[in-house]
Amino acid sequence: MNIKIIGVGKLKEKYFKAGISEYAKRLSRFCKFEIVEVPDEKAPESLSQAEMDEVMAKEGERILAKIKDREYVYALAIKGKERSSEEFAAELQQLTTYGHSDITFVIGGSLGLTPTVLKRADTQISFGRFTLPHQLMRLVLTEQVYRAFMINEGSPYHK
Ligand SMILES: C[S@@+](CC[C@H](N)C(=O)[O-])C[C@H]1O[C@@H](n2cnc3c(N)ncnc32)[C@H](O)[C@@H]1O
Repeated sequence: MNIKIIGVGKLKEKYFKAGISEYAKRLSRFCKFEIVEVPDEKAPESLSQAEMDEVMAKEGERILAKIKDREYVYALAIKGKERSSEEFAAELQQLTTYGHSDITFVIGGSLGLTPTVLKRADTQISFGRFTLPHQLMRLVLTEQVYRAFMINEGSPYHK
């Protein structure tokens, strides 16, 4: 299975990088895991709604350029559908059973995801109603993907 996370902007903080690389290392026995970063647009505080839409649209084009037709896409969205870790694990298992070997997760930039990206997504997944910083979201998602593999393996990692 190929798991890809598409994120907007470069991950800067060392502590996020360290956490992600730990889970990426653990994931390597289950899948080919990669994080693809697309450049972010400058988004100063004072943008109008139209300017914010433009920022998200530009980032969205870059995101869509990294997605192939065969990829099954999860868009991370606060208003998406919540799952438990067990439900998410079962879903990944089922996707594999139905022949999806390329699973892609898309995390928006500081302003979120543009509608064209949400439309391309096969499903939207929410990690609850809290707004998480997009860089932290990468770490949380990577751990949950790892947890899903551990659940499917029946490992005591997931209690
Ligand atoms: C800082 S948030 C963007 C906030 C923006 N107001 C929105 O509603 O999307 C950056 C990205 O992180 C992801 N994200 C943040 N919190 C999330 C959550 N609770 N569930 C799912 N995705 C989340 C989404 O992909 C979002 O586009």
